[in-house]
Amino acid sequence: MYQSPRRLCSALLQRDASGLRRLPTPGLRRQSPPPAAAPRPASPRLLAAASAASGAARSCSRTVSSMGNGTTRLYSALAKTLNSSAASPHPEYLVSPDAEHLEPIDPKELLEECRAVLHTRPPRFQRDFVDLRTDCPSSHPPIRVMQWNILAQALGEGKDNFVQCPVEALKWEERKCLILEEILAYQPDILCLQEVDHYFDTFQPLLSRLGYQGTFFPKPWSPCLDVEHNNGPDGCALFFLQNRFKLVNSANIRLTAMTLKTNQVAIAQTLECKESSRQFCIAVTHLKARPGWERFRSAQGCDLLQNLQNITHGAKVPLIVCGDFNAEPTEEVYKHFASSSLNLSSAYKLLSADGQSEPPYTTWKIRTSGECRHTLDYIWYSKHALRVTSALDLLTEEQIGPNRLPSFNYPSDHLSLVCDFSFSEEEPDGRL
Ligand SMILES: NC(=O)C1=CN([C@@H]2O[C@H](COP(=O)(O)OP(=O)(O)OC[C@H]3O[C@@H](n4cnc5c(N)ncnc54)[C@H](OP(=O)(O)O)[C@@H]3O)[C@@H](O)[C@H]2O)C=CC1
Ligand SMILES: [Mg+2]
Repeated sequence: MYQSPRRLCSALLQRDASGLRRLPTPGLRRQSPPPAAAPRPASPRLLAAASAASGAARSCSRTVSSMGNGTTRLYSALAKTLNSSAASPHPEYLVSPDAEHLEPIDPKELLEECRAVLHTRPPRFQRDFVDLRTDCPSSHPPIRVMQWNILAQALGEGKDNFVQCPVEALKWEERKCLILEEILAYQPDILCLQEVDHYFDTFQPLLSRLGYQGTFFPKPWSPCLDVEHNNGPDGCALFFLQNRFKLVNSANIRLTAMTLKTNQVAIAQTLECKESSRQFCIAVTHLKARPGWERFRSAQGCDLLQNLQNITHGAKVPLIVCGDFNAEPTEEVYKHFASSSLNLSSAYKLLSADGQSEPPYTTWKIRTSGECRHTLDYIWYSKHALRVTSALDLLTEEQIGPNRLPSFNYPSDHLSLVCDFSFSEEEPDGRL
């Protein structure tokens, strides 16, 4: 089974001009493209095997793709089957039966395959972890959480109108390798994704072979289904490393707004750390997009908070909430989260000089309507029970470049957010 690699040791800590210590990310930068005469790399064995291994699910997706309007009904039915409004201990339908029968993958081997596929692309961007520790290190390894709207393939190619992004940069066979490379570079213990429309044929088979247990909750009326040659609906996905956590409880939540069911979803799971036996709740969501829907998002946020109140027994269980909230920090839904009795704080504020400001952007793209630079993605955490020990810095404007995102270097219009968490206090019995 794949073991989570050791984090960089404190000897590697560096201080930059801002006074924050930066940890260079592990040596996973893509090599410069080989000269034209270089032999072609070996064919991507693991990547190909992943697609083949998910045969049943994939053929389901294919059937769905060719079904036109019927697709929405089929997936809506599926979503309803998986939907529950409160926590329910039914993990049996969260794990694909395939997962247990697949051989583990060496992450280095998969990374090499991704690099081989990507050898004609420019090198990936360098991002460093900022050390945010204020006290002695915990005796347990931190919990690394990645939040990322990976951009649904059908939306990127069919609806998003990224007018400065060449269509070749969006080719799935390469873009999926850029996404995998990003995940393999930061090696999260928990991965919270939005706009996943290649769960069954790509992420579930590959990530399960890397040791993750995954859950997918599609949007009931995914806009992907309106795109020709779509790969099924997009939705939220949550993965955690099975060698670090045990699933205690899982809830797929279809969000409501003023009691009406909406098209937005969340997944909330209670996990138990195998090292410390400490439990915590992790949730992922993707709220309604676009201007004019601020009150709707606010209502969805209230519904999510209410569900999380129940799941955490009124904040007794520490909580981490990851999401594309589609809301700037000035919006009501942000304020609800910041002032909730769940006692949440937004982790990326810690990267600002005063610790009080969100980053200037988490998404940056150019549509027909013009440039869209916004802060919409957040990692919220229980500030009484958890502390953030490091966070991955964001890409600079220079790295993002004049054509913004997505690009040949970066696969999504949203940046990934990555944080390391530790429990802040010892439990009465001495456990951390
Ligand atoms: N068949 C039926 O009966 C019904 C179908 N539908 C379908 O659902 C869709 C709406 O779904 P809903 O979940 O509310 O969608 P949202 O408004 O939340 O947006 C869907 C996606 O569009 C992206 N997006 C945001 N802004 C723009 C923009 N300006 N241009 C293009 N894309 C953008 C969002 O990405 P990001 O989060 O990254 O910003 C998001 O992933 C409709 O398009 C319709 O196809 C809906 C109801 C009924
Ligand atoms: Mg989007």
